[in-house]
Amino acid sequence: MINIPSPRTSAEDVRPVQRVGRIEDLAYMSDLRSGALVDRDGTISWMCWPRFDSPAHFAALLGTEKHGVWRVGPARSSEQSPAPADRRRYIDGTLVVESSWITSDGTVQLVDFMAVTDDDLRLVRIVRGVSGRVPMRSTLRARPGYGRPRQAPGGPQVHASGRLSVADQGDGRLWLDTQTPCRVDGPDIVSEFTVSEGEEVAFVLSWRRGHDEPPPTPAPAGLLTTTQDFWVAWAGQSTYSGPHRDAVERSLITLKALQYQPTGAFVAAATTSLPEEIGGNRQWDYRFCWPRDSALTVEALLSCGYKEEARAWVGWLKSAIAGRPETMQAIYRVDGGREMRETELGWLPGFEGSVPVRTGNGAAGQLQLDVYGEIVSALYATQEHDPGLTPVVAPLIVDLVACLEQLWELPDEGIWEVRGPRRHFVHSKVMAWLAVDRAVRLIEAGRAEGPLERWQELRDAIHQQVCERGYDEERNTFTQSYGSAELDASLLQIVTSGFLPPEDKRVIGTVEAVQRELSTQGGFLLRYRTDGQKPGVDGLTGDEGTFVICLAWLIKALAAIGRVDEAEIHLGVLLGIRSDLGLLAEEWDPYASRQLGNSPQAFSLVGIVVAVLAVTAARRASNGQITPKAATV
Ligand SMILES: OC[C@H]1O[C@H](O[C@H]2O[C@H](CO)[C@@H](O)[C@H](O)[C@H]2O)[C@H](O)[C@@H](O)[C@@H]1O
Repeated sequence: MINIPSPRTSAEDVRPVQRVGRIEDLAYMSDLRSGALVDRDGTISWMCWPRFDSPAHFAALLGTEKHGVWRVGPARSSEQSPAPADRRRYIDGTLVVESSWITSDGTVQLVDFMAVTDDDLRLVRIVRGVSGRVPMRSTLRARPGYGRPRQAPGGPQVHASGRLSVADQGDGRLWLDTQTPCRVDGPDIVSEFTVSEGEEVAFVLSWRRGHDEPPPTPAPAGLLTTTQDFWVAWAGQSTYSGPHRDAVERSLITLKALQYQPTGAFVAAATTSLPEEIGGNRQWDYRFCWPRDSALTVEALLSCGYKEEARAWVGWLKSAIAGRPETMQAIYRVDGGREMRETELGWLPGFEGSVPVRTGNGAAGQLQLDVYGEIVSALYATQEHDPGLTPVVAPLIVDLVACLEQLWELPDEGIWEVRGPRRHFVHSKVMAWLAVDRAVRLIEAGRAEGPLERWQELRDAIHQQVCERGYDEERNTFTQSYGSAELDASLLQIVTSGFLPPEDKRVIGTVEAVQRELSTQGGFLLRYRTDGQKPGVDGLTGDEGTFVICLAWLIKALAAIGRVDEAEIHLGVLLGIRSDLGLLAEEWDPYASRQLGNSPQAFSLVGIVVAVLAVTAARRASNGQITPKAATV
C-alpha cells in the first residue's frame, strides 16, 4: 500500500549529511553481478546496478546523502544522526548481513542481502522485531548516475501498476516493493512503521531493464532462503581445513562475491575512489577486471579447491584476449570491453574530501609485463588442478609466451601501474621468467607444443639479465629497477616464484632489505617509497598507506626461508587489521590504524588466503607432517 502526499522539496534542499563511517565500517553484499556497501547504522551508501561498473544509484559513500542513500534503522529525531547497530555480523557461511539494535523500546534486527538469482536484480532488507515495539524508519533516496545534480532523472514515480519506481539514467528502472505504507517526500520514499516482537517488515528493491513492465515480486523469505543456501553450499566446497578457517572462508566468500558471474570475470574491488591517502589525489576506479588481480584470485581459489571459478575465468580471459595476446590490455571491463576512459566526477566531494573521484582507469593501455607471469602461473595451476582443461589452457600459454618473447626486454609500467616513466622493473622481468618457466615445464611434460630449446634459452637469458642488472652486490639485494637504488616489496616474489631457491644469499638479503627499508610501525610494508610533495617513481605526488598484499608476500617469503615463527607473528598482525566482518581494503594506515583504498579488494583477500596457507604448510613441514617442498604452496 502506498500513500502519496505532494512532493515537499528537491534533492538539493535536503540537509546534506557527510557520512562519517570509516572504510572498515562497510559491510559488502553482492548478487554476483554488482555490489553494495552498508554502513554500521543501516545506511546503504554505495550500489551500482546492473553491473559492478554501472553508474551508482547510491553514491553517498563518495559524497553526501544527496548523492543517493538508503537508510533503514530505528527512528530518531531529525537532529540525531542514525545510531550504529549494537551488533553486526554475516550470517555464518553467507554474504547476508545481520545488524541488531538494542533500544529502550526493544530489540530489532535488519537482515540485508542482494539476492543471488539468474533473473532481476534485487536488494532485500528485512526488519525483524525481536522484543518490544520499536519505531523504525526507511528513507530511500535513489540518485541514479552517481547523484549528478539535475541531469539525474526525477524522483520517485507511481507506475500504472500502483508500484513505486525510480527511472534509471539509462534503460532501466528501480522498483520498490513493500507491504508497509510509504510516502513520497521530495526525492525520497519514506516509510515509518513500528515493528513488534515476532513481526517482519520487508523491502525489496529491484532493477529491471525497460520502463514499462514491473518485475514480479517474489517473497522476500524465499529470496533469503535461496541466497543463504547458495552461499552455504558454495562455502562448503572449500578444501581448507587448517587454522584460521573463518578468516580463509570469509576471504573466499568475498573473492567469489567480486565475480561477475555472467562472464567469469573478477573485479579488483567493488568501489571507485576510496582514497589511498585521506585528502590526497590517489583515487582510482577498481570496478574492472585486471588480468593480474583476477589471476591471483583464481590461484587462491584453486588452492582451496574451487575449480569452477577457474574454468569460468579461463573462458573470460580467452574471449577478452580474443586470440591476439599482442593487444592485451592491463584492464578490461567485466564483459571483456576495452573502453574505460578515465573521467573525474566533479560534483562528488569525495570520501572525507578526497578528490578527484574518478571513473574509468587510464592504466588500461599501459605495458605491464608482469601480467604475463601472473596469468601463465594461474593457467598452469588451473590445468594442474583440472587436467581436462589442458587442451584449452596450453595453447593459450604458448601464445602468451610467444608474445612475451617479443616484449620482455622493453621497459614497462610494472605491477604498480606507475604513471611516471617506464623502467626495467625487476619484478616485471622475474614474472616474465616465471611465464617462460611454466611454458617450458608444460612442453617438457608433453602437455604443450612449442620451441622447447629456444624457450629454455630465453628463460636462462632473462634469469641472467636480472641477476646481472637487477642485483646490487654491495647491499646484497635486488632493486626496484635496473640501476636503481630503490627497493620494492614486489621483489619478495623472487622467493615465492621460485626464481631462486630460498636458501640463496641474494634471496635472504632481499627479504631483509625490504623489511629494513620498507617496513613501518607494526611491520606493515610500503610497496615502495613515495616522495611527499614531489612526484615519486609512480609519477604522483602525495603519500599512501602500507599495501596489504605486500605483507602477505612477506609472510610467504619468511615461511619459505624457514623463519616460520616470524611469519606467524606477521600473520597475526595481518589478520588483526581485518574489519569486524573479516573484510580488507587495499591499504592500511599504521599510524591512524585504519583501512585505506578501495574495498573490499581482491588483492588483500588473496593475501589472507596465501599467507594462512603458507604459514600452515610451513608449520606442518617444520613439525615433520609434510615435505618442506609443499610448504612453499
Ligand atoms: O598507484 C597507482 C595505480 O593504482 C591503481 O593500481 C593498483 O590497483 C590495481 C588493481 O588492484 C593493481 O592491479 C595495481 O597493482 C595497483 O597498483 C590504479 O588502478 C592505477 O590506475 C594507478 O595508476
